[in-house]
Amino acid sequence: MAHFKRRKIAVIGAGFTGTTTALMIAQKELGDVVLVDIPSMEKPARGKALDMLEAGPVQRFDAVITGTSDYKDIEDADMVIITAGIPRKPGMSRDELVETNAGIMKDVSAQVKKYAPESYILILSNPVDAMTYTCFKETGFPKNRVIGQSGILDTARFNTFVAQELGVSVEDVTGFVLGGHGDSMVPLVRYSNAGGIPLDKLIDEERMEAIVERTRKGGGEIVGLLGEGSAYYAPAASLVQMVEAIIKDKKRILPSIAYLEGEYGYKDIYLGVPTILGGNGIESVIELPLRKEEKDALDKSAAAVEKVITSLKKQL
Ligand SMILES: NC(=O)c1ccc[n+]([C@@H]2O[C@H](COP(=O)([O-])OP(=O)(O)OC[C@H]3O[C@@H](n4cnc5c(N)ncnc54)[C@H](O)[C@@H]3O)[C@@H](O)[C@H]2O)c1
Ligand SMILES: O=C(O)C[C@H](O)C(=O)O
Repeated sequence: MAHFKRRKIAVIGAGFTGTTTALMIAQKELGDVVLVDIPSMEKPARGKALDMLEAGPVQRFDAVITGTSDYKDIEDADMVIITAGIPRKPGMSRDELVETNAGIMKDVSAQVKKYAPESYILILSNPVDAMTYTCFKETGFPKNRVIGQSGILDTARFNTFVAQELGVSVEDVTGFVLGGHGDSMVPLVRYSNAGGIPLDKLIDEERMEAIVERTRKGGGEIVGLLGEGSAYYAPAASLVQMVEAIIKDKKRILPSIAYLEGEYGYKDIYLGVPTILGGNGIESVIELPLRKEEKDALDKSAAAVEKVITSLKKQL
């Protein structure tokens, strides 16, 4: 007889993005959440988990949220979200985090491999394209189960700025961003629209270029305003959209950081591309025809990611 159980979702890193993600998962009743941090942060992790749990009766959600530093507690998790790692400071690039965060990612990946070998992994830690590659190599999991998050966030920023520019609902704006999660990411205006109308019919070239540029530097804009740490509300919302697409087998067309084996002309690299996300994780990569200038921009972004991955390859 069938016995239905709630999903178990582990969130590694109980900092700003991890805790915000945990709360959004609980609010949407996508599963029970285990928040994991290092031993010296175990008590705050437990405290944050308990505080969130106590929001349940008010907001009327049923989800058990626990905090721990013991990886045994993630045993048999269905999904693992990795946010562990340091954020950048104003003036830094995400790539400057690579050394510290690659070490953390290797440790975390080994624990996930040991305790949750069947899980689907979503990676947020920066530089996220290279960190997703690191996790893929360290776990040895199939590529459909190791997925990075950047494109939903980058597209959300683009959509926000377009909606502001036009004075229309964000619900009607559908942007499209390809490439690595760095300043050379590729917002593709030609594949973006508002209410089905191509953006070049609604926004002049100069204003559009300003929106593209602001999108590329969107993470840095928030880092500069916060002074300490980086964005977490929109990143958490982006992760949760991916969790929901997979857990509910929605087969959504969403951008993911995916392992490429020839798609778009790239091999052995993780890069942001449009994908179908469903019950089997990344079910396929959607390849689109690109004009020369679009492909040139994507090549530049891929080369920036490749450089970071190459610097890591000897350690993997
Ligand atoms: N890909 C994206 O779109 C995106 C968006 C936002 C943030 N980020 C990145 O996500 C990471 C986390 O950001 P944040 O704002 O949550 O930072 P944060 O400092 O608030 O939290 C990070 C947490 O990770 C924990 N940690 C460190 N090593 C660990 C380990 N081995 N095991 C478990 N936990 C460990 C820390 O103790 C800390 O609590 C950063 O690298 C940031 O750049 C990426
Ligand atoms: O900008 C950062 O360092 C964090 C994150 O990648 C973001 O885009 O908000």
